[in-house]
Amino acid sequence: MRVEVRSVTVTVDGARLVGDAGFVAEPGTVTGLVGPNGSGKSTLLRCVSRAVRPTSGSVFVGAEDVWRVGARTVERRVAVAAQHAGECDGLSAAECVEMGRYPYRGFLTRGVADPGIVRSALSAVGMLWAADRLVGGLSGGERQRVVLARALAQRAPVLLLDEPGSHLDVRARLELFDLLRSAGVTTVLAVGDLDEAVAHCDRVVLLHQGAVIASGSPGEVLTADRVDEVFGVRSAIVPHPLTGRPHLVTAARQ
Ligand SMILES: Nc1ncnc2c1ncn2[C@@H]1O[C@H](COP(=O)(O)OP(=O)(O)OP(=O)(O)O)[C@@H](O)[C@H]1O
Repeated sequence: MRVEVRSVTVTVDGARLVGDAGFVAEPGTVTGLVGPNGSGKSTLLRCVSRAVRPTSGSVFVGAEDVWRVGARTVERRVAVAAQHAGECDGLSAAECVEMGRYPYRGFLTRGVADPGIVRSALSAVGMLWAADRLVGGLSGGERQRVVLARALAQRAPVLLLDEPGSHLDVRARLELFDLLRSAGVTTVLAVGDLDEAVAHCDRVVLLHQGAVIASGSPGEVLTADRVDEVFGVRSAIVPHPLTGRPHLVTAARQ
């Protein structure tokens, strides 16, 4: 399913968080939102999931503007793994993942439904062993995997992830991107690590102070000049010595 953000501006209490931002995520692709801290990545993701209403502009998920269809319709189309998902802390990992099925069931239905889907999502992130453990008692990376499993369990055509690898160990980060690829859904994620964006994203949207500076393939967008302008570091895209695939390396300005 296609996602299109058209000229979105978000203003809160007179402060412009995002200004006239737009991008397109084509069906089945992985799109990375990159930019310095506070550049508007999370805010844009929240606009796509209908958690934030743009002050102007519009967001399309599929053929419809998310504000012209009901919240339930958007929940069935868009799964979200947010950065801070404290609402799961008092639940077991299985119950947390089960929340991903709510758009199909209704919030008041009790008991663990869809146990096959819940188990398969936990298994996909290597957390089946923790199905009965309290999420609040898990490590940061384990919790992040459970929150990802909850989004996967939603089986939505669009997946939004806010820094999904920030607490994961090196192998889990690589497995995460394999998982996203194999999911075959439209994925839009905020990525803090420019190298991960280059290595794993089909398209990159570069944000700076709430504005989209450039979008396109990682190599087109993350030129040394732009990375220097936006992040204030030197950079180069080089072939990985082991795989030959492009990677972005950085160094402090001299
Ligand atoms: N509810 C709010 N009220 C006022 N300002 C906000 C609000 N939410 C976010 N901001 C501000 O909007 C800007 C964009 O925030 P956002 O969280 O979208 O950035 P980000 O690119 O995701 O940052 P990070 O990389 O640090 O996660 C920041 O300057 C932030 O302080």
